[in-house]
Amino acid sequence: MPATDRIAIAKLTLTDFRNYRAVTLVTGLGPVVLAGANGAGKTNCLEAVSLLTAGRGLRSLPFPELARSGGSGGWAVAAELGVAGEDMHIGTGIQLPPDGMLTPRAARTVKIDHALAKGSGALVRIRMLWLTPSMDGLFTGPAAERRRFLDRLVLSLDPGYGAAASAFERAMRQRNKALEEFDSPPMLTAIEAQMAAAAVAMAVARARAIAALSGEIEAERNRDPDSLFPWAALTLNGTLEEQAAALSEDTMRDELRDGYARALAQGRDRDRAAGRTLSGPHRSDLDVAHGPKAMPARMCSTGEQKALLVGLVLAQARLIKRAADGIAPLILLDEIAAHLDIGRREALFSSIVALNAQVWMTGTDLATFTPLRNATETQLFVVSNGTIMPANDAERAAKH
Ligand SMILES: Nc1ncnc2c1ncn2[C@@H]1O[C@H](COP(=O)(O)OP(=O)(O)OP(=O)(O)O)[C@@H](O)[C@H]1O
Repeated sequence: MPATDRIAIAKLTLTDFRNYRAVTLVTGLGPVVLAGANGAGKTNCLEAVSLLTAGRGLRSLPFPELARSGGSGGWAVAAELGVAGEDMHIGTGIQLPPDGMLTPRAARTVKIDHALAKGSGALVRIRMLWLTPSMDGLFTGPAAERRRFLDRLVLSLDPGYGAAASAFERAMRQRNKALEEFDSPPMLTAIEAQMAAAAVAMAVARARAIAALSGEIEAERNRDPDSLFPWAALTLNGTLEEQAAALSEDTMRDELRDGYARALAQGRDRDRAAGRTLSGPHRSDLDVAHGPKAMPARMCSTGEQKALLVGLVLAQARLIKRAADGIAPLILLDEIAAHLDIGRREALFSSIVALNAQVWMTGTDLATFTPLRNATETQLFVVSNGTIMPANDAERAAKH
């Protein structure tokens, strides 16, 4: 019987997926640990899990690249899941067509309960969050990466955000083109009005999401003042977002919209010279500060930055859980424990246990996860060169 309070995988089967020829993994409802040497296939397994939700998966690579080299050219990931108390079967993959040619943009097929779905969009209800080492430079890297993080965060809390962000992108592209190719003030005014409407919707959604996340972090800090995770202070660094955060009434949105439209009109010559639009939500940044002294996150140590990231993702998971009537999302944490000291690791593990979610974690050293092993429901697996074995079996085999 699947738990009613979370999304969890009960059984996962990989066929010709990356370095796996054919592997089946039977899991419980609680945390899953995959331990093994570098290159064993731990991230590949998380990547397979990430394909059970909408989108391109955690590495965002072209789907044909996921096929095992030396295999059939196709791949498949299948899973039995419990989604809020209901059983569900998901199958996804690509097959090599009879002519043997797959374009890099080949789409994957998705089947839900053995019926073909229209696309991976049908998997949005499998809510999933992930944190991978590629996000380690989030605080020190370019603002564009933090904006992507912010956009994913807002989208996970506000499904309508995607439409506003796409509308803004589209209108901005039109404006940039119009500025370059022809000088038609009435046309620019119309495009800028569209941009302004979308930009204000984005700024309001961003401001709300950040306020909710900050509130969640603060609530957690009040619950456990000694915890090493919740010490993040978030600020949106963008004119529109700052104004949106200060809005006391929805009617003031009109003012905000008119103000941005005016700024766009006034900035036409400047933007024409620059060849792009220089003000708007596509230029905003997310500032993160750490601890009681509000140290900018980019100045924090590697481990502190990692802990901050984990703290943000877990706070996001708690918010999503609350918004989804108490159903915890599935969480993937790749190489999570490596940079964390014992205190932070324990804080992470107790947050995970409290969240009551199925969290998949990877690491090179099984012993790192010993504290979790004693917690109920955690299942440990040893990954080795394209095989996955329950840790108990692997330990028994190693003794003989
Ligand atoms: N399409 C493919 N076919 C076969 N093997 C592949 C394919 N793609 C990747 N691999 C191999 O899979 C192996 C495992 O990669 P993965 O990223 O999962 O390792 P990992 O266990 O997470 O290691 P690390 O601890 O170093 O992060 C690598 O050796 C890689 O070369």
